[in-house]
Amino acid sequence: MALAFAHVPTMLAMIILSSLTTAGGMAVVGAERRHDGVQWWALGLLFNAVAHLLFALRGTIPDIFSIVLSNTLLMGVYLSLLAAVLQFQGRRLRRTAAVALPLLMAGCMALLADSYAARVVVAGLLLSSMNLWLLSCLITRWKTTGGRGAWLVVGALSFQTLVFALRIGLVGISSWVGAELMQSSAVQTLTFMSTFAVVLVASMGFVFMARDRADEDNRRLAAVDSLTGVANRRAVIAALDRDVARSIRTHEPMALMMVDIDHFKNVNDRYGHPVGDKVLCSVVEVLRERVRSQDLVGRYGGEEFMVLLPDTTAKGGYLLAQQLCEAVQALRLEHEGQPIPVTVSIGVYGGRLQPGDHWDMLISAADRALYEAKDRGRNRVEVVEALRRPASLVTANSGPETQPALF
Ligand SMILES: Nc1nc2c(ncn2[C@@H]2O[C@H](COP(=O)(O)OP(=O)(O)OP(=O)(O)O)[C@@H](O)[C@H]2O)c(=O)[nH]1
Repeated sequence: MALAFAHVPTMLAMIILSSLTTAGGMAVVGAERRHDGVQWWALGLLFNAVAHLLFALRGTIPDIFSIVLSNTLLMGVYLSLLAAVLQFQGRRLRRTAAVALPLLMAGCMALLADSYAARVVVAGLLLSSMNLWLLSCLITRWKTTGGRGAWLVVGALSFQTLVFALRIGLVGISSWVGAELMQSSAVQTLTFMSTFAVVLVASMGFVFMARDRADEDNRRLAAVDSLTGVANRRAVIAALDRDVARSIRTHEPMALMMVDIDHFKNVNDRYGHPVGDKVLCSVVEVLRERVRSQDLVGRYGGEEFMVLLPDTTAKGGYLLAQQLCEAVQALRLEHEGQPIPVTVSIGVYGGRLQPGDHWDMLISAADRALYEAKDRGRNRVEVVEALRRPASLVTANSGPETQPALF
């Protein structure tokens, strides 16, 4: 019984249509996020559609188009996909590769125009090498760019590499591979069906990669203060909540600092809001430079900042706050040759927490210390230490009992 294999022009039409529609969708998605490589990927799919259109026209147009140009465009497909992956990873494709590889493919195809079998081998080897290059780019950066999308891309490209290998291995058996492009055969059916599936699966994978990246960026942006780049109020309170729970669990002390710029309204009134913004950023720089990596600086609102200091006693928080006050005062900011004096007042709450202590109680306590610092003349630190007490005395709603620090 003769086996019926799929009709080659129909399969080519399916590839052309799927490439074009997927390219269109990705071009629209990529227009919003140009740095993720989606537009390069869409260009690759467009090349794929044109290459397969030229294949479909084999015999009706000159060989230079249906053999040489079509295979050169296939090389362009892989280079575009590579450029997409590299851009996604923050890298760029070398210009020499982008010029030399299509020229190499064009040269080989022109030389082998008379032998279909030789073209299957040479084009297969060149395109599988490109596939392996793409796979190695994805795999070697798996820690930073791996994920469910990358799995789909890797799976689809690996499968296609196997199909290329099979085609090369069976090229001598014309009943399996076909003696020419348009002849239906087992391998031809596998090749074009797999190309159809690979286009869809790998493109979907790359869209997932870009979408996961966008979600991650949005999550990060939602937690960052846009002016100063530190954690915003929501993020810093969430971190404080976690630190409080951890400190209660581990019995390690922690400290919280409320930092407020003194007479900041005068800075805005005198030099204008943009200069006020720069002052805010400079103060944040000082805070960020001087805290440890496990500490967190956040903007609580306006010109008020919070610094979370895990594993820190009230005394440790006090000493750091003193240094911060001095460092801010030492800032040499100026506007149009005029010095802008900047100082901060800091309230610190610190010590060992007890079950029942809550983040808002800590903020209130540090805030009280801050207003004490303001009352006592500004550019200074006031500290309140958590009072040690037996856990049995603490009720769920009690606030942190505090005492003014004596150091
Ligand atoms: N430039 C700028 N100003 C801000 C921003 N957020 C809040 N402010 C200003 O910060 C000022 C805070 O003023 P006040 O609350 O009176 O406090 P202050 O002048 O620093 O006085 P003390 O805190 O008592 O020393 C206001 O003028 C706000 O408009 C911001 O993002 N940029």
